[in-house]
Amino acid sequence: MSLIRDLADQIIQAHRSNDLCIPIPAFSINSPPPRIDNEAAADHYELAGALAAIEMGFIESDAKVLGKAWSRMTLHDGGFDPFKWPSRPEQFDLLPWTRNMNPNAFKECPKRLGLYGVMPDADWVKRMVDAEIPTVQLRFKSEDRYKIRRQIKESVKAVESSKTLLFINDYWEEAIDAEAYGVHLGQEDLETADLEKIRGAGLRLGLSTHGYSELVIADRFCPSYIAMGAIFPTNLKKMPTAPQGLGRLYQYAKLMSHYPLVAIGGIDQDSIHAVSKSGVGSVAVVRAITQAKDPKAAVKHLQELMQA
Ligand SMILES: Cc1ncc(COP(=O)(O)OP(=O)(O)O)c(N)n1
Ligand SMILES: Cc1nc(C(=O)O)sc1CCOP(=O)(O)O
Ligand SMILES: [Mg+2]
Repeated sequence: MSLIRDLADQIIQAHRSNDLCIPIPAFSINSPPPRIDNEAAADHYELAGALAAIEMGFIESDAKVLGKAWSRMTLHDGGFDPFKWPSRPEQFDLLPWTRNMNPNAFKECPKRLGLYGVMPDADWVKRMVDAEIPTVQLRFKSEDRYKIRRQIKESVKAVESSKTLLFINDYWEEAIDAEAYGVHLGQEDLETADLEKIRGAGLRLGLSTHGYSELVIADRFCPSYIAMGAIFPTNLKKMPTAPQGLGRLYQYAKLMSHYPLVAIGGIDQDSIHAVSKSGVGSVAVVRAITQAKDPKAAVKHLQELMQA
């Protein structure tokens, strides 16, 4: 057996039972089998870490990031220990400075945003303010700019003179015009949004991530918070990657603990306590509130479970 195969097997064996493994995604023309690049790798540990990650069900881009982190951890520790797992920012090339020292950092938001309701329209935002939820997002999807502006204005008005913090999903220009507290963007929005404008206007920025490689990308933008999903299956939208599960969430939360963190995706009253225990300061939900018999009571109950 080759050395790399042996090291990879040791990593897989050591972490088999801690919920980091998920089934390997099915390969197709659009999603071809992963390539682990022998030539670019620094050493056996990088190759073994990447190979183990692929077999634990990580997508190719995450496996590459993990391989590098395994190599750096092993070099730094002066030896290979399969029972460890990379979880230090420098192993992942995260920014070496704190937000205070970073001129490009987005405006700070509370480390613990608490229960975070992601709501489909302004009427739901109003209901959340009435329920005294700490953080709410307007996730209104439309092509109609007039409707979008109206929904955002109504939402901003709804949180006025309340303690609820309002983030606007997607429509950053309208959010700036309406002087919202912050915007939430997905990774694909980073290619088109004018981040300078959002930062210059003093709005907070939340960014979505779905694994190690997206966490590393998000860190480059020094956003106000980082959202990590989908933790569990959700039918609210088509997800490009499999649910991450609690094991991975716990590792992501450890690695990114210097950021305000939000967990999202399929979280309900049965799982919210375990999700909070990961160290994230906020848990975002849609259906756990919108499909509850009594949404206001659900907000209260979910907050109690987070703190229990
Ligand atoms: C708190 C939070 N996390 C993640 C998302 C997803 O945002 P995005 O990737 O932009 O996808 P859409 O919500 O636009 O479908 C979110 N909205 N909120
Ligand atoms: C809007 C959204 N974004 C996700 C992500 O992982 O980026 S998961 C998600 C839906 C969350 O809805 P529910 O709480 O009903 O599962
Ligand atoms: Mg979006």
